[in-house]
Amino acid sequence: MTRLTITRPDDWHVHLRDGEVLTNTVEDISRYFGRAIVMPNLVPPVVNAKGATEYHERIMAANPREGFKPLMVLYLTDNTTPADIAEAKASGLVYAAKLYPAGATTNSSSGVTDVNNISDVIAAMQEHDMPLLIHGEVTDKEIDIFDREAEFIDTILKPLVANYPDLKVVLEHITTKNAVDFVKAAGKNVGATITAHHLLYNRNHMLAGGIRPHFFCLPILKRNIHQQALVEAATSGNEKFFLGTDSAPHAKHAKESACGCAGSYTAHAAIELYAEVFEQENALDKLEAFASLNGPNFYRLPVNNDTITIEKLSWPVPETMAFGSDVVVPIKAGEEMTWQVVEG
Ligand SMILES: NC(=O)N[C@@H](CC(=O)O)C(=O)O
Ligand SMILES: [Zn+2]
Ligand SMILES: [Zn+2]
Repeated sequence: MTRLTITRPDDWHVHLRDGEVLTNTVEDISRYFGRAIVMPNLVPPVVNAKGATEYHERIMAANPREGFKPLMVLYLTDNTTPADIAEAKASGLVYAAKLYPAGATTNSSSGVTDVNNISDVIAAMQEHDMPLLIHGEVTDKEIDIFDREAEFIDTILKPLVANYPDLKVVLEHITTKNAVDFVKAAGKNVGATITAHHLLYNRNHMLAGGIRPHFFCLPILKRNIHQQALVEAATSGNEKFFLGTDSAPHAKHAKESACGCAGSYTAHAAIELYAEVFEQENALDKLEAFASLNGPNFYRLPVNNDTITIEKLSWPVPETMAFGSDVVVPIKAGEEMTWQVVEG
């Protein structure tokens, strides 16, 4: 297959950041995505309807493609109240709330220190049918960084899902076979996003023969048996798994540093990167389910009513891309992409 038309895809997990870089991130993400779940881990974070409404305005002012719709997300803290959830829902702009265990990832210091602190908030989310999006890693310094997702599933997620059987839960950017197995076995109310970089790479790509900081993201790339489990889940057509790029730009100097930031930039070539994986697996016929249908079905939103077309055409990824007055190094910098979006 060298040409494929699919329903317009959506990105169910992206970081657009804020300020001058919005011009760049919004241009890339709105190029052909219909909607995007916009992560709220700004400094300070988006903690209520007012913050979400103002951030939405700044994104729209950054000139997205006409028709692009940012879906806003609330950042849960120990101080979030059930009233915050009700107000966010009523705004019509907020589609989910995000649980960052405090200290788990970039800009998560205001996150939740113990899920038991927000049980009334989670109950309110269940009542309002607002999905809970989860960065699923424990923060215990004693736990090996490669085990933090599996440990989170066993010690925090399993009891949480059991206590709130009607709560919609998205385990974000899954990285392990443990996560795939957990999500498959859970009820219809539990889904997961999968990034392109966790499908394309494993920890050898990041660490063998030299350390490659642009592959460093959280949860960290795992060994290849986990990568294989993710590839199987994404390309299976299973409706619980859907596209979330977790495109998370940091300026070049912040990544290429003695203490580099976590996050990889993929918004410049998102569907093109996924297409490479699906092609390798002989599963291009499943790309539309993963990229365009499963996400809206999970969120109970209509699928987009137009299409995009991709074609087998190579194009070079630049070494760096503009990021406000700085630059970002995109995934596959200096390499050739093999698929191109030709319509949409
Ligand atoms: N994925 C990452 O490594 N980083 C994200 C935060 C996140 O999604 O955990 C970021 O905001 O930079
Ligand atoms: Zn995360
Ligand atoms: Zn993220």
